[in-house]
Amino acid sequence: MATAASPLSTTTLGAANGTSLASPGIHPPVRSICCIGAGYVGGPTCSIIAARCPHIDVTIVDINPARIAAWNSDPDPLTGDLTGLPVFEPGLSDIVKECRGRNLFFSTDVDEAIRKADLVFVSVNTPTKKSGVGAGYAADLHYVESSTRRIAQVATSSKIIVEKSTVPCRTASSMRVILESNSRPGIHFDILSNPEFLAEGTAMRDLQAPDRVLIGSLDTESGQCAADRLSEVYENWVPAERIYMTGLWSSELSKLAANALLAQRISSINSLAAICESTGASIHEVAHACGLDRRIGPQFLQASVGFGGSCFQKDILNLVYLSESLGLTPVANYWKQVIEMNEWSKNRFAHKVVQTLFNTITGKKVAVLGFSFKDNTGDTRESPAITVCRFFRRELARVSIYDPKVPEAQIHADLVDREHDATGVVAPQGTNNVTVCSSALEACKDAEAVVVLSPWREFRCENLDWGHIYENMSKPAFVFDGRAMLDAEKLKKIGFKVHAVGTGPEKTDAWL
Ligand SMILES: NC(=O)C1=CN([C@@H]2O[C@H](COP(=O)(O)OP(=O)(O)OC[C@H]3O[C@@H](n4cnc5c(N)ncnc54)[C@H](O)[C@@H]3O)[C@@H](O)[C@H]2O)C=CC1
Ligand SMILES: O=C(O)[C@H]1O[C@H](OP(=O)(O)OP(=O)(O)OC[C@H]2O[C@@H](n3ccc(=O)[nH]c3=O)[C@H](O)[C@@H]2O)[C@H](O)[C@@H](O)[C@@H]1O
Repeated sequence: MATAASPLSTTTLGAANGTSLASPGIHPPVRSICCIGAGYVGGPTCSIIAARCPHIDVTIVDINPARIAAWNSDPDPLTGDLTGLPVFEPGLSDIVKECRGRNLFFSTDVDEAIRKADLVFVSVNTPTKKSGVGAGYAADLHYVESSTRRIAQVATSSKIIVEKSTVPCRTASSMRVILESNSRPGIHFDILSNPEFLAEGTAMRDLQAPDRVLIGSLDTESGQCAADRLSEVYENWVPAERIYMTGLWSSELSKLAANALLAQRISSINSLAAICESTGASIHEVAHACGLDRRIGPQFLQASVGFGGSCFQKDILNLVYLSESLGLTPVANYWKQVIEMNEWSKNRFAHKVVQTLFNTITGKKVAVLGFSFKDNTGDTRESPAITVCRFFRRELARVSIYDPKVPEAQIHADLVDREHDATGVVAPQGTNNVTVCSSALEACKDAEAVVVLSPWREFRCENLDWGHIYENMSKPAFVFDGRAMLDAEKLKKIGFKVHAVGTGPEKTDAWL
């Protein structure tokens, strides 16, 4: 196991003050867990823990009462499904239904849940800073800090504190200082890093059978005891050989590194997709040919309009900031390029639509299928659809959007124009020329072009009546496949003119 230089993240404070405290360094087996943050990570992760560990009480808390109310919402009276949960994830509703009220609880009583817990996950948001030092790059850690302060203030017994949020390298040492300066005397905390690697849309599968569980701790007796206790929780369903123990800082950095490496593959394949489009090579064939090499492997080589999601960009920016702070400018520039390529890919795709529609989409109806950042999620954070639809709006197109899971209000919120008044206040200016539809057929009716932006299965040629769509569109009818997922030959036979990311002129130029 890697060792950190000093016991920065173990804290035992003063003499006991009369409260019942465990001996410093000795943590009892975990019987009660508190998870601070009932979001995309906290909710699914701790629901699985509750399901796989019926002997452990799990309470997920949040300062957002609406979110907690949604986690506690009643089942649909007709289907019995928990359709009101704030996170859509295939399989999540069944797990919550099984455990809620048994050993899984959702609450706004943060203090009580912290007090009861042997182990506290900190699973709050860590967005990119919007202002101040490091704005646009560094992680905004104020949610992590306020959670840590809360733990320090209310804890009456020793605890294991687990960083579940994705954080910059060495955040655990800041948490230690906060805990040390604010908690009651005699209380002992160990801080662990246990980053989450789930992907949205497959979260339940990823959590039930993870490639690995990473636990970072200090190489001290109490740090290792804490890591063993957390490992025991996972060992209820994860094979021990998949649990990898490291030092704290390696664990924190590995999370940023894993996301950076995954995003780098997508930017790499998208850069090659652009070459394919100009040469006649096919990105499907190139990706397959490269992926057959076991050293490269086939995953994460799906060309696309660009990657989205709440984490890839944020975590790479974080890595860029860390590199700059360490004076490693060439390293910072290297990783920055992954994001720049992604921005370029999204813009290249949007430009291609306008160019192909005879250099103007002013007043034209453009149908957008898919608004979430990927399939099987209703999450739109950093979705490429936001960039592309905003581009279409600036070109004065009429944009009609259908997504199976994203609520209408969310689409408007993501596309709303904002104007700064004289005092700098940002005011929403509406989303005229954006229509949100309840089916793909409705969105495509009378459109000049259909633009596929997230890879929902229901858009595939075998699942959607593309013949019907064609009949009801203006002619020539164009399809722009931003996910390289449709059967272009089939669509061309119907009569569509097709542009797919990464497909070259030999395959599509018949109609140009
Ligand atoms: N979304 C994803 O797929 C993944 C996210 N992560 C990381 O996990 C962390 C959480 O991400 P998400 O769950 O997506 O965020 P989220 O925004 O969905 O949820 C965070 C929740 O924390 C709550 N919160 C903030 N401060 C709080 C406080 N002081 N007390 C109680 N609740 C508080 C917020 O109200 C919010 O509901 C981030 O660091 C993210 O980078 C890691 C892996 C996957
Ligand atoms: O830290 C996180 O938040 C998570 O980020 C990603 O998960 P996620 O963003 O949920 O989804 P991905 O499947 O990674 O997809 C991200 C984006 O890349 C796109 N993508 C993915 C794969 C691919 O080959 N091509 C491609 O364009 C997706 O459509 C999506 O827009 C990582 O895959 C998770 O391991 C990580 O835990």
